[in-house]
Amino acid sequence: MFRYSRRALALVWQTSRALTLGLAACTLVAGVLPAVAAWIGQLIVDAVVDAMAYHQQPGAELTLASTWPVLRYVLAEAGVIAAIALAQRGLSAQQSLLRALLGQKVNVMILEKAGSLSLGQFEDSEFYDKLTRARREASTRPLGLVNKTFSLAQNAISLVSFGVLLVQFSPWAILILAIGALPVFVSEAKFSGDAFRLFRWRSPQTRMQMYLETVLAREDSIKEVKLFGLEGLLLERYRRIFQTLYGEDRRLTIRRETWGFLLGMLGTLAFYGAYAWVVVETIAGALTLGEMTMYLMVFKQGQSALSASLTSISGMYEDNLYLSNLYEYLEQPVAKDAGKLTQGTHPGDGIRFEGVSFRYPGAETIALEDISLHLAPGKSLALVGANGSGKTTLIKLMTRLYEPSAGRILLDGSDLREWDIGVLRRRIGVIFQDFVRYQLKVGENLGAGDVAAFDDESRWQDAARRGLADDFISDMPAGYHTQLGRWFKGGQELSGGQWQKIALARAYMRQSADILVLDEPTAAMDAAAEAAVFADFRQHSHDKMTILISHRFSTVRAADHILVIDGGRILEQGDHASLMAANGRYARLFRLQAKGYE
Ligand SMILES: Nc1ncnc2c1ncn2[C@@H]1O[C@H](COP(=O)(O)OP(=O)(O)OP(=O)(O)O)[C@@H](O)[C@H]1O
Repeated sequence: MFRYSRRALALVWQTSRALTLGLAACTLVAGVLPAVAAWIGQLIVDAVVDAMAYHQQPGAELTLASTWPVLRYVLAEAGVIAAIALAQRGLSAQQSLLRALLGQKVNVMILEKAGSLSLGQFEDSEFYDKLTRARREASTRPLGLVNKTFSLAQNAISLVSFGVLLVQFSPWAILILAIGALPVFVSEAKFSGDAFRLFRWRSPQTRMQMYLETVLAREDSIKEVKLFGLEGLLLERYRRIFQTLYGEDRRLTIRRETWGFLLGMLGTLAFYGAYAWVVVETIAGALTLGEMTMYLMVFKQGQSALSASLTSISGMYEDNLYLSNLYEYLEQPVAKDAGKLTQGTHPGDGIRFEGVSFRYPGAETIALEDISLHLAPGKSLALVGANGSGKTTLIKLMTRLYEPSAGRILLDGSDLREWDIGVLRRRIGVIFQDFVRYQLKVGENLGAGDVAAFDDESRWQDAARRGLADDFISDMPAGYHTQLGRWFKGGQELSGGQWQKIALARAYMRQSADILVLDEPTAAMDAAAEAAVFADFRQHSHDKMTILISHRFSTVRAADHILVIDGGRILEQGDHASLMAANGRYARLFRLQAKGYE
């Protein structure tokens, strides 16, 4: 139950010491004062009884002086009640401030961690799930746990202080009450633990449910869902998952509440036994009327403190669940980047793959096998191969998004692993097939290619010109400052080809890069645009290394070196003329495509 309370508390402490101390102080005050109020209640009743006896004497007059011994207690009780109200307001004010601060702190922690993770970790479904869950509830859960812990503490303080009052009556009464209340506490804790395990265990199903929600209600999928009429089918699957989960929930809830009721009755029984005892003792004259009033108040408030504690406990498991997930995510080990090189041992040597093989984490088949190649500055390389042959994987290795399982990749004579990752990445400009469509301004979509020039308008324009995007950008309502995408007000959606021009221009933003990688950069462009892109590309990349992936042989044929990949291995290589002369796979595919145009 309390596994994560300490950590949640530490988190709150780091977020704001003043607010945490304030919260603790208010909790203490709000915990102790109810007992003080009950005690003053006793003094009032006893003082009233005394005053009544006095006023029944002949000649006694009702004056302020004669009632003051009672009124001062009434005043004191009013003061205590006001202090309780103040403490409770203080609690809720500080909680709402802390909620905002803590939500922000946890979100920043989550996002900072996300920046230090590897691509492989993001592709691990369980891990990714942890990340999304951590993010979704970051603003409420940690404080929820702290609040419940504090509320439990407050009620515990109340119960202890009621105990202090009750001990004058009889220590046995306390023992009876404690023994009566214990079973329901234990059962509540046990079922909370069960619920915790149940929720953790079924997280894949919950994830599928969430995914279905996304598919059914997101603009980017709804188009296809509607046209294929998938709503019914997906909704049915969504319902089925719910039914299974609901069955388990129902069983647990019924067991939990039944036991809670039965064991709670035990507590109530003990409680009313002690209650009856107090009443009998008063009748027998062993207790004053004031004492009886106090004990009855203590019993009433003790009962509500007890049920509030049980509510806190039963709510705590969900918060614990959240925090266990959050900490597992935050404690995910991150590979330390040891590379320091800013220059290779053979500057100007270019890129070399030496016997590189790679298998995706958890995959059965190998994605690349024994790849060796050399690309010198000023040269262009084209990768050709069927879908899934490993072309994009090769790029991912070269950009160090993954590391080879065997063999090594060298840049200017030094292993990529020895390079400073920042320096290495600055040398590479890349657009992937699945480039990002940022829901930002057009200009910022270009600026993303070079952080140093993120806001530089003249650089945006240069890059747009080279990416053939300047024409349609200048036609947009606010030019380079037009918002893109549909998420924000006034956002403009682009066509597939226009987005691709934006992505290409983004790659051109990276002026310092001497390695340019284009993974199917023109697949969505019209033929004229594609021809223009490559004419420009050839003209401007004479001193750079360029790698091009394309299924169009008309663009591939101009490359200095062509690599035909099949099933992760190099099948053929050479320039266009030599591959045609060899009359192998390349020549066959080239002719096939050419024939389509005849
Ligand atoms: N993140 C990944 N995790 C596991 N396996 C992957 C991952 N990405 C790709 N693969 C597998 O690796 C192989 C090579 O994929 P890759 O994306 O490199 O192909 P490609 O040649 O670029 O294909 P395409 O022409 O369709 O873009 C495929 O069999 C694919 O299933």
